[in-house]
Amino acid sequence: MTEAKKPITVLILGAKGQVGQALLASKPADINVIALSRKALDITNVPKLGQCLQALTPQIIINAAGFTQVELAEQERELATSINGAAVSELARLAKQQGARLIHLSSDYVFDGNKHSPYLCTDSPNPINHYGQTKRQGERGILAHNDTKLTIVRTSWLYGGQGRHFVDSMLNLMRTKETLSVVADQYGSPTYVLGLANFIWSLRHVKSFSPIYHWSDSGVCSWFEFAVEIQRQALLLGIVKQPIPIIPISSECYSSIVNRPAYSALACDDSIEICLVKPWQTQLTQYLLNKT
Ligand SMILES: NC(=O)C1=CN([C@@H]2O[C@H](COP(=O)(O)OP(=O)(O)OC[C@H]3O[C@@H](n4cnc5c(N)ncnc54)[C@H](OP(=O)(O)O)[C@@H]3O)[C@@H](O)[C@H]2O)C=CC1
Ligand SMILES: Cc1cn([C@H]2C[C@H](O)[C@@H](COP(=O)(O)OP(=O)(O)O[C@H]3O[C@@H](C)C(=O)[C@@H](O)[C@H]3O)O2)c(=O)[nH]c1=O
Repeated sequence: MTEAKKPITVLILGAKGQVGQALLASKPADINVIALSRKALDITNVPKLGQCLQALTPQIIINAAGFTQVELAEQERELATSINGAAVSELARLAKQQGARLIHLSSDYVFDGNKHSPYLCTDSPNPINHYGQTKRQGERGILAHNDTKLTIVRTSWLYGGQGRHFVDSMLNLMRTKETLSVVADQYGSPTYVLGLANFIWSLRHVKSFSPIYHWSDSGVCSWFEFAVEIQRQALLLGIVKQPIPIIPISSECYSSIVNRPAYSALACDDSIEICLVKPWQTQLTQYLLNKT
């Protein structure tokens, strides 16, 4: 008689966020998930983090917790550093101590944006804003262990959750404003969070992690082009009733205290051997259809 395979226990940190919720919504059947929100476990509380890991003994930890408000990170610098940087180093140390696998989320904003072709996993990061610096600090905390059980998944321009993200912001503005101005000189790849979640779950089949994976939907656009496509699809689906003019502007004309990379598309060549990637326009349709 063959013994039934025991489900893998996966601990999700930051479970109430966009990525955490998408992971829960797409959980494969062979996984036993323990999902902890910030309220249940603040990852900067290192003693409690250690106790939790010891008590729960997960085989895989997914760190979806993060300080993600890019503008606010410039003001709340210490808090952003402690969540995205210091806590991640401690988490990596504790995961290693317990022999658990760790999948940590990072961002395209670790790059300076001076490239004109998609960033490779091996390209050198050089963040140009505080959020990006804290994300890089977290990456260093993981890479320092040089351990094939610990990995970083960099992604970009995420949307699709319940909280604050570009697609819903645009839809709200399209319903309430007469015109919209959107930056046309920053390029990257939009990523539907459910596609990312699918990729993350696929990593459980990978025997030995690469240090870094890149994951985004395929294709590159500017935020302006993204907004135009959001409006086009939303009108077709009846989500928005009236078109409004969308005006392309330069980054200097957009009121912000943050420098953002001019180009931050990610080369996902290794990842697409693990999971099927789809064009960003198709994924946007999927999201808008799921909303209706
Ligand atoms: N959004 C994007 O465009 C991108 C995101 N990423 C990365 O992906 C990860 C997830 O992002 P996303 O889901 O979009 O972000 P969200 O802001 O939607 O979710 C982050 C979650 O982390 C929680 N959190 C914050 N601080 C702590 C803490 N100290 N302890 C435990 N939990 C905490 C937040 O709780 P609360 O809301 O209560 O503060 C929130 O539930 C982050 O690491 C982010 O840097 C990478 C590239 C793009
Ligand atoms: C709302 C709005 C934004 N913008 C610009 C500002 C910015 O350059 C761009 C996107 O706006 P956001 O506020 O979504 O930008 P931002 O918060 O910088 O988005 C980033 O979040 C972090 C967490 C990441 O890791 C990144 O991958 C990226 O998704 O659009 C306009 O031009 N007009 C507008 O009306």
